[in-house]
Amino acid sequence: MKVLHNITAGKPQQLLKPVLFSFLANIVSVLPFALVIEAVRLIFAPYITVGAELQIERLWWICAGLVAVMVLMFLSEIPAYRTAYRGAYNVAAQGRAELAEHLRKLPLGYLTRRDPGDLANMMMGDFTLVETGISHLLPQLAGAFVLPIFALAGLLFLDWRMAISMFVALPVALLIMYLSGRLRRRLGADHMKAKLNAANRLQEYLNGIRVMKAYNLTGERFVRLDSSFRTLMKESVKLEGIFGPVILTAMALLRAGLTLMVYVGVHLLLGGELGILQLAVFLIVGTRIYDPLTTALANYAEFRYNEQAGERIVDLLRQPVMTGTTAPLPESSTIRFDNVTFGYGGEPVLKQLSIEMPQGSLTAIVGPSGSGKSTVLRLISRFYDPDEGSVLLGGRNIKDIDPEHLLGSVSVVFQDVYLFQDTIGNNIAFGRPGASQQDIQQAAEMARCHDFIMKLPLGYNTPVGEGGSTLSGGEKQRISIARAILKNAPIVLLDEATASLDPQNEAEIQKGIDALITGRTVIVIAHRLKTIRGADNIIVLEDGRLVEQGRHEALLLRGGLYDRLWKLQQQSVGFRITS
Ligand SMILES: Nc1ncnc2c1ncn2[C@@H]1O[C@H](COP(=O)(O)OP(=O)(O)OP(=O)(O)O)[C@@H](O)[C@H]1O
Repeated sequence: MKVLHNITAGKPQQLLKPVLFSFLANIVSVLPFALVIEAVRLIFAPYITVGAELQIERLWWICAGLVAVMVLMFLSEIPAYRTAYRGAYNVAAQGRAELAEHLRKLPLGYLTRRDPGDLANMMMGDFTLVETGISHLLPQLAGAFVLPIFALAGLLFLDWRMAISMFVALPVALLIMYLSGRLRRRLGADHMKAKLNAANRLQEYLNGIRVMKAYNLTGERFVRLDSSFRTLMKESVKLEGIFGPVILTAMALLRAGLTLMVYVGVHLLLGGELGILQLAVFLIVGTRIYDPLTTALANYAEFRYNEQAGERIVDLLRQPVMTGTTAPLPESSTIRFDNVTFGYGGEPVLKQLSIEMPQGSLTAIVGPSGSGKSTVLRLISRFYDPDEGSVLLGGRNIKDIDPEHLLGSVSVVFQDVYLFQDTIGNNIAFGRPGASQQDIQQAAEMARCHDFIMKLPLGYNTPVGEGGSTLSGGEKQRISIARAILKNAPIVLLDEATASLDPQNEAEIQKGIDALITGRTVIVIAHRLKTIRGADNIIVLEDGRLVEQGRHEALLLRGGLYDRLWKLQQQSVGFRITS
């Protein structure tokens, strides 16, 4: 049962129809044998029974019957084929959507721990293996035994010695098939690992190609990619090299039954214990009976290999998602960290942090690189849950709030803006699905991006490359601000761009940000301290701890870390090329 659960990526009920129809189609395929045997009996009759005549009319009826059976076989294959493919594509389509939904709800930490190509490969490659399992392997496997079972039952009546010699090797072949399935699974695990690793290295190579070109590197990354391809090749050779002979042995053993049956048949015939007609029947059945069984042998092994892909999907679907209530959020959007300790699986990055960001105020978070500023924003967005302590929104622990419901009230403007491969208009509308063109334009005007959008060939309908590759950094920033303005959420989290923008871009972005934050609870990570001189409260972090907080002037007077950072920034007015 577990195997069926895995091969269908957790939906074994989808197998019912394909297997049932394949079974029925295979039952229909037994009929030609019965008719051919009857035809042989009629043809042999005049030679065996003295005075018997060839019954031509009956023979014609059998021919007509064979034609009818062919049509019936064709008709019975249609639903078998249709249900198998529909079932398979349904499982894959639903499964992929379900998995994508599940991934969205998993803690971000789980996703960042996995190799980037891994999940994409699972979505496409693993589901394709599941599809093949449902559309081909299992229905064929189930149908493969129909003809042999019917034949064995019929032939036992005809002559049990012949029937047994025909199938004598079957139990051994089945045992080999079972063991080869286990072997295939074990070898297949290494092969699949190598395949995934190669996919990941390829993804890494493609992602890094720009850097490699820039630094004229051909080296290390390519060596890793090349070595992953070689490992995959070795695993493939190992898999087929060990597995091939096992399957061939099982097939040879099965077919040896035919030789044994002919030997026994001739003996019995010479001894007068078997009629020529019976021998002919056994020979007819014997030449056809092993084909479905040898197909089943190969299919079963492949089935066990593909099952692992389903198992990986099922395992991922079992990963606990972040849950919480979708009850209305508290009126107040004051955010409070209460003794929060958090690490990304290793050393704590935030240490017993207690801070408050009151509703309607602008709180700036500053501190040296790596002090935990972005982590604070990630915990407010509930990308992660704290290890200790709690993050409260309007007095309610956000651990109890459904993450998507919570994010409905939060607009986030990241430093590295991601734009989807879609039109500019749709990229802005992402902030509020279903927004009207007028709303989109209004948000774009407030974010100061309307003018540059109108200069593009198709205006708001201009397509953007994946990740926003066709726009400048400043333009992408402004689009993401427009997106946040359109969302109109009461809480705004802002990770200020570190990259130096030209003065005009900077002024435009500042105006956009002003439009975004007015009247909201704003938490901003400030890399350039001059931009947060007017903040209601400045939280200074160092090594994940709160070291000081207050307004700009007060912090300067204290002469602590903030003052040092401020002085440092005053000295470094920008990069300079000195020679
Ligand atoms: N996904 C992650 N997995 C593991 N460690 C992480 C992860 N993200 C951040 N860290 C680590 O956590 C620490 C705090 O990171 P964080 O991004 O919060 O710092 P920051 O103050 O925002 O830094 P910066 O100013 O350079 O952006 C750093 O040491 C960083 O290496």
